[in-house]
Amino acid sequence: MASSILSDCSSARLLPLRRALLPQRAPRIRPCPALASPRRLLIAARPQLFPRPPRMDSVPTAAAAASSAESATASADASAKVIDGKLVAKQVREEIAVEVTKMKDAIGIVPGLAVILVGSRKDSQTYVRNKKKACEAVGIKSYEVNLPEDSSEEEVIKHISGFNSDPSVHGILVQLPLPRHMNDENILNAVSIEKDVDGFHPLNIGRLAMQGRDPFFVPCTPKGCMELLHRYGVEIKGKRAVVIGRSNIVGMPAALLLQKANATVSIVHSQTKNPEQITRQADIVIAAVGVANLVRGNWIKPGAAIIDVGINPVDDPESPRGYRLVGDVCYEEASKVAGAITPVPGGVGPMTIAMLLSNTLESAKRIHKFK
Ligand SMILES: Nc1nc(=O)c2c([nH]1)NC[C@@H]1CN(c3ccc(C(=O)N[C@@H](CCC(=O)O)C(=O)O)cc3)C=[N+]21
Repeated sequence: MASSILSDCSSARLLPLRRALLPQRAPRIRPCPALASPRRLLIAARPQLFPRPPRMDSVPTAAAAASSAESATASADASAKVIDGKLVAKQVREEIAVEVTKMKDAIGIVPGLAVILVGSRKDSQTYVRNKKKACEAVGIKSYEVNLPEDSSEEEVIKHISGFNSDPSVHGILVQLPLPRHMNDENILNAVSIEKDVDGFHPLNIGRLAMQGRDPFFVPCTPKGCMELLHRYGVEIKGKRAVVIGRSNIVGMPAALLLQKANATVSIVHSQTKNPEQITRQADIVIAAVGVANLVRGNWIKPGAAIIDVGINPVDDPESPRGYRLVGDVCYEEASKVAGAITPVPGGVGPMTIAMLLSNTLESAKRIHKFK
């Protein structure tokens, strides 16, 4: 079911988090136009994961993005480059398919991903189905376990242990959110860190946070954000980055990755004073709070690169599903100021699944010492 969050950025009906993030006395707000204007698409960079080839000319460099956005402030119809996650994800999947075939031909091993779903949330079922389809399309074998909502933690852990010791499984994913009666930590701790393709095990997160250590896996969504920045030639070193949101699965690891890539990072959260002022200093913004259209055009530094992780359903009687998806960033406003921006849908979402496939392949290669 779609939530009733309004998509109009100027909405007076603020959610608690949004209220907390907004200044006490809100400035005069212009409405964020509800309908997205046609987006200028861009041919994305060539595949870079295996290994990274040189940049293509069609991809904006940070400087080009910045200068195009500076002129955007002068001319009304100029707009940010669209960072096309759907296109990049397709390229990544194609690269993975090639690697999977190579591995199978060379050593007879097919990467395997096990997905555990507890309960029957419609959205989770859709995500799991999409993951399965994505696996099939690149030649990764998928294993699925569906457990009833009222299963015990022990039952879930029993299945995790089975996959931990199953040599045909190289990645294990426990679909989140888990039912309320379960403790996420107990369950995620049970996943072998060598198969933790979500990168949610505390040891993987801990290694991500430490200098000179590397996690086995980087969480898929933040990894997808970084991949988009890299493929679009956005320079990170020495830049100011702001991450909005501090969740374990996106905000926090995204901030750690940006810092590892030598950005100076601030995290804006529900208790931050003047979030828009802090965000306006950023050359790179990753928004991951789950509040529709929170980030307005006046939060953004001209020329900044904006990665919008939010996928928020808003009621839309005109859409076939009765709702449509909008990001945490008011696209219509932001795209007039930013140098580059991801759309929703078609931005970070498809990259998350592509990175899951990438992590699964990486795991199989590591376990079988295949280069
Ligand atoms: N253990 C675990 N790992 C996850 O990675 C995980 C999870 N649990 N629980 C749920 C979230 C959510 N998530 C998404 C993946 C793809 C899209 C995606 O492809 N979205 C499309 C939109 C699809 C549509 O139109 O509905 C897009 O943004 O273009 C979105 C969300 C992974 N998650």
